[in-house]
Amino acid sequence: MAMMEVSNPATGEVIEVLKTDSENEVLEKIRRGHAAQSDWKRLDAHEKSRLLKEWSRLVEDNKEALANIITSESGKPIRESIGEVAYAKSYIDWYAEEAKRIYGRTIPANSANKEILIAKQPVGLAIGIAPWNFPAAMITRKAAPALAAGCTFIAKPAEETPLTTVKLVELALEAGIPEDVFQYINGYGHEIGHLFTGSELVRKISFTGSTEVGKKLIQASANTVKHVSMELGGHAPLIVNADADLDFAVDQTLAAKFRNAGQTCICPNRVIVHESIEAAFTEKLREKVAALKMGNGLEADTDIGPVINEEGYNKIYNQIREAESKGATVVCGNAFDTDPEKQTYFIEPTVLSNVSEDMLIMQEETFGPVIPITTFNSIDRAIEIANGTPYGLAAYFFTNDYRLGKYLHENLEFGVIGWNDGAPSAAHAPFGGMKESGLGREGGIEGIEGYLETKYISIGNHIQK
Ligand SMILES: NC(=O)c1ccc[n+]([C@@H]2O[C@H](COP(=O)([O-])OP(=O)(O)OC[C@H]3O[C@@H](n4cnc5c(N)ncnc54)[C@H](O)[C@@H]3O)[C@@H](O)[C@H]2O)c1
Ligand SMILES: O=CCCC(=O)O
Repeated sequence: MAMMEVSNPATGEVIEVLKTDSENEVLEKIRRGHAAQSDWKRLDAHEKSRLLKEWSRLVEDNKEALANIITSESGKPIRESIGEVAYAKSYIDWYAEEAKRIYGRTIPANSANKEILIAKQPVGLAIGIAPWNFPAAMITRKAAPALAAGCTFIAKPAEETPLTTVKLVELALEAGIPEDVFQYINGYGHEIGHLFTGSELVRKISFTGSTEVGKKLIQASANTVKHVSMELGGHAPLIVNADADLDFAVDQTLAAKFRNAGQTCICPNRVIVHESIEAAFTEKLREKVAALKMGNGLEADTDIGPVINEEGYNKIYNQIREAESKGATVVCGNAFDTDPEKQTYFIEPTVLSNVSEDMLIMQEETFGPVIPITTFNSIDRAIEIANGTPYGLAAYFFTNDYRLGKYLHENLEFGVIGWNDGAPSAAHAPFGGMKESGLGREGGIEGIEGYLETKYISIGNHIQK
């Protein structure tokens, strides 16, 4: 029997040891999820809605417990974990309502004795594979629309953060959602992923994680032509124009960048500032970044927790060192506190200026608490730098000039745009990426579409009078 240790990345302490599902157990869960599909699909929409609302109520009642689990297994500061529980719950609330709004339509036929009906039906058993950085919200953002659409659902949490999923599924079952309708599988993605993609019983894979793994899942899903939704990596630009409200732009940059120690797919990774305001912007940012407190997320005054693991740490460390070697200036931060024995990895929030596009930090996703600043002198140049990446998830810009803002949002190749807004995410909006950042959208009315098939019924031989 294979076991999985879950530890706190801030202290190295083992929190729990979980059994992983064997190959046979994974296949049995898939079989059970598939078998439960026809009853769940038939359950009326108002009852599905009621069950989701009950799940939401239990999440609210258990928000401190859930937040503690999130912080313990991911290292996220507790304030942010409380925020994540509210964010995760907002997806359940939104889709509890959307369950009642899955509408069909009729189309006028080209013949008097015909009628065409359009119906929506659940795609079938869906598997949601989640990353470690938002262990609650990335599960509810998939499970709630799937269940609302009438799909049975299996959650596959990241190996670093399975405990949040265990608790969320327990609460869903306590709410009355049948156990084969909502299950979880515990295991290492690279070992069991082929069981999901290879099964004809799985009709949809919704994945949030790295672009590298997403590409593999798209390829492997092709054999059984599954529905796929892919929320992949990002490398968000943040443009500050000369006319922007500087204090506001600095505060929003700070809030957007240091969510989860910079380990958020929409964290701004490339700050592109008009050359006329660069010195003032950088100084204001330096003051605020230097005041951030790094530490154990379970302590109430912690702003920045550890990065998740050695691999993440090495990537960020190398990006900083390479940028320095190519001429970047360290404005603040650049201190590292690691204990390889406990496997704890802290990186002080860091600001770099004099950054150029040939540096790794401007090219690959960072996923860490580092802000590289570069400059522009024309808006087309800012757009060129921003779009110069295979990623297309989120982009931010700060300007009070309406025409410039319109020009920017029309020309930035990103699925989520924050215009004078460092916190664009919301359950009622369609989150997702362009280019190599993904396929499909989660949230909003688009988020349930990915779990629905469209069927049309052409009815002939109408009674003619
Ligand atoms: N676009 C978004 O909404 C979004 C949100 C959060 C994170 N992310 C991205 O996620 C990445 C960080 O998360 P991560 O390190 O956990 O990513 P990851 O791709 O390594 O792992 C994500 C999940 O995929 C599973 N997995 C790994 N290999 C698999 C395989 N071969 N088959 C099936 N499942 C497999 C893992 O077990 C985990 O549950 C970053 O690139 C980040 O940008 C994107
Ligand atoms: O990192 C991924 C999710 C972030 C968000 O939903 O705002």
